[in-house]
Amino acid sequence: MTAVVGDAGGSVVEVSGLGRDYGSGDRVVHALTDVSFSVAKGELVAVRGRSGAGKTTLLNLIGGLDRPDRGTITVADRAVTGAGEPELLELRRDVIGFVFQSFGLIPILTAAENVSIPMRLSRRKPAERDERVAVLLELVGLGGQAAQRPGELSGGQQQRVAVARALANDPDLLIADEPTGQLDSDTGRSIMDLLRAVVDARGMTALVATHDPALIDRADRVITLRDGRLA
Ligand SMILES: Nc1ncnc2c1ncn2[C@@H]1O[C@H](COP(=O)(O)OP(=O)(O)OP(=O)(O)O)[C@@H](O)[C@H]1O
Repeated sequence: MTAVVGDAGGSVVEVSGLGRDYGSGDRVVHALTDVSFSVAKGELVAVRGRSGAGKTTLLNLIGGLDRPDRGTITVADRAVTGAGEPELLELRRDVIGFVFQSFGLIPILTAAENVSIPMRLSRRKPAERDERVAVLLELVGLGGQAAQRPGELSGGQQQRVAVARALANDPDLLIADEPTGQLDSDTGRSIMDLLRAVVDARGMTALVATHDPALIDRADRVITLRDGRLA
């Protein structure tokens, strides 16, 4: 079990004094410096910033995919900083859903099988899994595409499958890193509308990195990073 650190005052994400450096000596890159903020339950927060500003670094730290050099992170009352690998695994499986720019679907699996992966990892019963896969695919508008493989779907449809997969274990937090980066603007907008609808309908919390101004309109709040610092 991940350490539970108590009620963080209704916040799903608490970040304090976060720092991450890459390299060392003359070549050190301060990717993040003294970043502190919190995200309340039910909020959709956009993380904005130029290329290299530190957006991916920030999301990877919050999602437990990387470890900070300084500072603390709490997600859904669980201490991410200081957690061991088994706890981080559990966090990434049950507490956080991830959506990436490049979709990250497994090509040989059908849309339904891709969506069921997180539930297999958390050992949900097959009947329960199948039922939930159907509900999730319906939710993202792909009820009729369950048996298709990623190669047989458009980019927008693949990202919808990825959103369904991210929601499979009913996470507290959805982390999306440039989810529309590989999509044309109309398709990108429809994906952002989907994320907005999911947040509204399920009281979910989301952190979305983007430099697309159209997407920023859908956010409740915008956090801007400039050279690794909050602007
Ligand atoms: N593994 C790494 N090794 C060395 N430097 C890195 C590494 N990852 C990121 N950086 C550097 O850290 C800084 C922040 O990178 P990051 O990928 O977080 O930015 P970003 O805002 O997500 O950019 P983009 O919008 O291009 O994805 C950049 O200067 C980048 O070059």
